[in-house]
Amino acid sequence: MEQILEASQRDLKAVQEKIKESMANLEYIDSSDSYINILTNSRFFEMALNQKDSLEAVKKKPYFARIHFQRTGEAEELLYIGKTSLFHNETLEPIIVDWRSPVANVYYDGRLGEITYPVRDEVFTGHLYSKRQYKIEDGELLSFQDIDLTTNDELLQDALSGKADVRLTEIVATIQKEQNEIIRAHLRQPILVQGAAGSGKTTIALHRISYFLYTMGEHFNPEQLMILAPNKLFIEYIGNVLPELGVEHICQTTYEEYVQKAIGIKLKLQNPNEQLETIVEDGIDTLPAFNIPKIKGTLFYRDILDRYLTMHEQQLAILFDEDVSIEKYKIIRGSHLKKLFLIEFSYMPIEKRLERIKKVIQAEVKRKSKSVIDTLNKRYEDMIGKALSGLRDPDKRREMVTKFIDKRDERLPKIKAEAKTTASAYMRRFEKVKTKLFYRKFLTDRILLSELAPEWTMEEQEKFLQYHKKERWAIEDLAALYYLHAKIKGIPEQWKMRVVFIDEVQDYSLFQLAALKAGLETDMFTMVGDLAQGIHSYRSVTEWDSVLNLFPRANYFTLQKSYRTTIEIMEVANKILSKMDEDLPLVEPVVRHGNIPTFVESEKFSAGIIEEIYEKLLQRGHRSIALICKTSKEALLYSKILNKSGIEAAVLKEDSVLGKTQLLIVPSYLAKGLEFDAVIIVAFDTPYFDTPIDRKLLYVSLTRAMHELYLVGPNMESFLLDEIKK
Ligand SMILES: Nc1ncnc2c1ncn2[C@@H]1O[C@H](COP(=O)(O)OP(=O)(O)OP(=O)(O)O)[C@@H](O)[C@H]1O
Repeated sequence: MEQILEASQRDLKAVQEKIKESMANLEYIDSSDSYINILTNSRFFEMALNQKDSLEAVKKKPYFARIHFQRTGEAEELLYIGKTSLFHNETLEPIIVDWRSPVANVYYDGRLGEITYPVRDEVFTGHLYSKRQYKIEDGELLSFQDIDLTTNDELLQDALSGKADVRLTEIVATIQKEQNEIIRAHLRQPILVQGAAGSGKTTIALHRISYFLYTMGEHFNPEQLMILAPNKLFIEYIGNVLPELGVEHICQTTYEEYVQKAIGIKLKLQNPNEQLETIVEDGIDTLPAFNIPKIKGTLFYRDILDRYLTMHEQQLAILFDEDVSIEKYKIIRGSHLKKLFLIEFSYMPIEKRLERIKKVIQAEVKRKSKSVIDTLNKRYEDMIGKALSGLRDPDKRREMVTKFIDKRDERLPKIKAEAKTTASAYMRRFEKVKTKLFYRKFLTDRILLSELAPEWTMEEQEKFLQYHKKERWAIEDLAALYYLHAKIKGIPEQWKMRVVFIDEVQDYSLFQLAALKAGLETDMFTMVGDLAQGIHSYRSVTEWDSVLNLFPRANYFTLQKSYRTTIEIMEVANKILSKMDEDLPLVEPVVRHGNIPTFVESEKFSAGIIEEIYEKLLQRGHRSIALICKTSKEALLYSKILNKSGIEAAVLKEDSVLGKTQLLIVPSYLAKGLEFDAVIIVAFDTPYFDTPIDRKLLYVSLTRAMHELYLVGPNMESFLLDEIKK
């Protein structure tokens, strides 16, 4: 590695010199050779630099495993597996193979003995003699061991018992068989993963991105790959894994941000968490039967908007009743254009069709106006000829000839001028719509609504109109806006992602997913989520069948093992899981024991009790510690009380920067996706009730803990528990 790094250092210098030279030449002679030189050399420079960077990055831990392997019909090989590949600079033999390469699959997938592995569409067979794992730190080999299955090995145990970096890390050395299957699942097919809390969904999604970009190679532009995260905090949380996995330049954003950028509309959105908090405070049972946020996420709502689009389309189609003519000469029949608009071009967004039709008219006008002019020219020539030969009286003859010439000279340039503007003049009747206004009209127009949604009772229609009287926007409107925009104007190329990864997909509504699929014109989605954590289910999906219907090509996977949480903590979380309506199987923790969760009885919130627990946890070496409460109001209140008592505590917000060692106070809904060494859950002012939302919020809170859990409240019922098994 050092040899190669040295060589690449030399290469870099040489290339830099070459670029300098070409730049110097550029000033004196205008030579295109110099341009080409600069371009080629900069490309080399970039490549050499990339290689240098990736080697530098792994220098202290070049590989983590080795397989002793023999492909059928070939010699035995010892292959070292690492985060990046390395080839001998002279023989070009592989020294280290990349974990994403096809043969590395053998390490993750196969037990010892006869094995098969796929390379593109071919299946190779071979014999795996041994798998060896290495523990290397800071360039020093600490230990190694031979293993069979990668499950429950020492390396995994080590990785899991380690202290949480506040952010997510890569797991290339310990990827499990069932996780590997998802990472490497067919790249040209969508996938949906239902995975238990802590089963590695987020981690796997990120590794799949890395695998995808590696396998697709240089033909795929990473900017066309988008990962949708639940909030900004989450993007920061996953921030350091992607570069570690060699992934750069992909689009990392939230659904809200993406939609607004893609359709070029900035909205002041109601915070979805505020919406959630209101529901939590009011209790789920108070939700009305005609629940507008939920309705706006259904495919039925999409169908209503489709009717609206058809209506708009028909109104435009009528305007094609007039033919395109120049003077009295017909250039194209309106009925032909109407057919193009409604049938032939129907695969395009409405306004794109109009642009195309304008081009069709322009081309036809260009072609036909020439023949109109030629015909007229000829006709005038004839008339002039006839006048010259037919009229005896020279005065009359002159008069007639002049008249024809004048007429011709006046009429033909006019036609030419008219031809230039015929298409635009004809198309002027088609006014462009503004997506937001178009949608707003639907939300507020009584007659329109009754025509488009006759399935709703008068009362429901009235509720709908009242709801929108004041202009306000919420996340559930984004699917509608995006969908309408896509169907009317199309999504601009820059935002037309070709591959989408969605984390926490249980928080999406069907229409949100359908709109994205329609706007991007692709079903290349990797979706991971957990119904048990569906805290937004008042407006999102509650089962996967409908998602699978929307993505009929999708492969469905489940992950049942949790890698985050100790057996003792998972036992408590499973109690809550078993109370849920979703009928999800209990989570199996990988074998890792820890302290039994502790219940501390206290009538009201006391800084003293929290401080005592916090100190204890710090002493036991935990670094990331969170105090989770149900709502943000409590979070604020408790942070004030704690700070007054001299405990450094901060409320986690969507724009918080993770990483400082202090007690983080986290409202339950924001804890989703995150993990901490230790968690203290409190329930005083708002205990958890036995309602669907509360069960999920509590389950999310419980499953954030990696090693230790404390429950502090007046009684166990506040946590929906009877007792903790000792
Ligand atoms: N194969 C593995 N080897 C080592 N650590 C792993 C492995 N799989 C998962 N983990 C660890 O388990 C923890 C949970 O992973 P992750 O956050 O990706 O799970 P998740 O399914 O997205 O959880 P949640 O649903 O709660 O958001 C992380 O710390 C991750 O590093």
